[in-house]
Amino acid sequence: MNFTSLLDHVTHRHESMLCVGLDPEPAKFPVGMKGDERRIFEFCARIVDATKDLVCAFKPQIAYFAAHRAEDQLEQLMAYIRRVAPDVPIILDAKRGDIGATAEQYAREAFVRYQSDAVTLSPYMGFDSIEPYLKYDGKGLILLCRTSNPGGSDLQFQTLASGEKLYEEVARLAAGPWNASGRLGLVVGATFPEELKRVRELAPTLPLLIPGVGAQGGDAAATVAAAWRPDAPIIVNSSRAVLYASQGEDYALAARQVAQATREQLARARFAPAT
Ligand SMILES: O=C(O)c1cc(=O)[nH]c(=O)n1[C@@H]1O[C@H](COP(=O)(O)O)[C@@H](O)[C@H]1O
Repeated sequence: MNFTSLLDHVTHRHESMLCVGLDPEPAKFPVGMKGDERRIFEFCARIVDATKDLVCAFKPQIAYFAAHRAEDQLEQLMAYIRRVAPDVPIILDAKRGDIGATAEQYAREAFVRYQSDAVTLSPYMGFDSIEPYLKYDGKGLILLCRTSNPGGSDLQFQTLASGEKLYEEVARLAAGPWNASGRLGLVVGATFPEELKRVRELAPTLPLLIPGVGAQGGDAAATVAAAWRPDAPIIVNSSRAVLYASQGEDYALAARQVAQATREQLARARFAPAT
């Protein structure tokens, strides 16, 4: 099944807009596993077991594996998620962006080596830098638009000759001329609800990956009010707040409780009266 259909099905089946981000940092692992790079797979697998019925996606961040020479554990994890949660799409967070020939290798890495359903990409090298990923049928390409970090404003808020800001132009391109495939999505931070609203106007039906709730302080209710539409998926990511909810042996249960609470917060916001 392609990324869009998987996302649509699981969002409805699990009644969830929550994506759990898999950003394993051994220094933050619970007692007994702390600092042990060989247990990255095991840590993430327990989080997956504890949350797989609550999420609309999982998003492993590749740097957290590569930095520990643990790419083999990422491969193992991708296969594991596929086996225990076959209906949950996996977004590989890699934020790649390079010339076409190199992008072909990155696309192969994301879709052949890791078998992800979607990948995050930086669009700033232009359309020919994302084109190689489109050769893989059904896969989703999620482009950085208005990122969650404060420094995102340095470039993304620059005003172009057209009078629009750079992030608005990215949204417009992704919703229009770049999206003949219908497989593009956008990243917009939960930390910027006004811009989220603007991106939703410019890209009314695109899937939006929205990181920034939890550890970065983004507001779940404001996120849903700005971006949720019945025909437009939103994927609201939380990583650290879920993964490190407890540093005790109960970490998987604690992760489940935080995931459950965040999922419910998002769901409640859908039905809250507009303010
Ligand atoms: O593409 C992303 O996922 C991403 C984009 C962005 O603008 N901000 C952002 O935080 N992310 C990622 O989302 C995750 C956020 O993690 P927490 O802040 O721990 O919830 C990290 O894996 C980031 O790399």
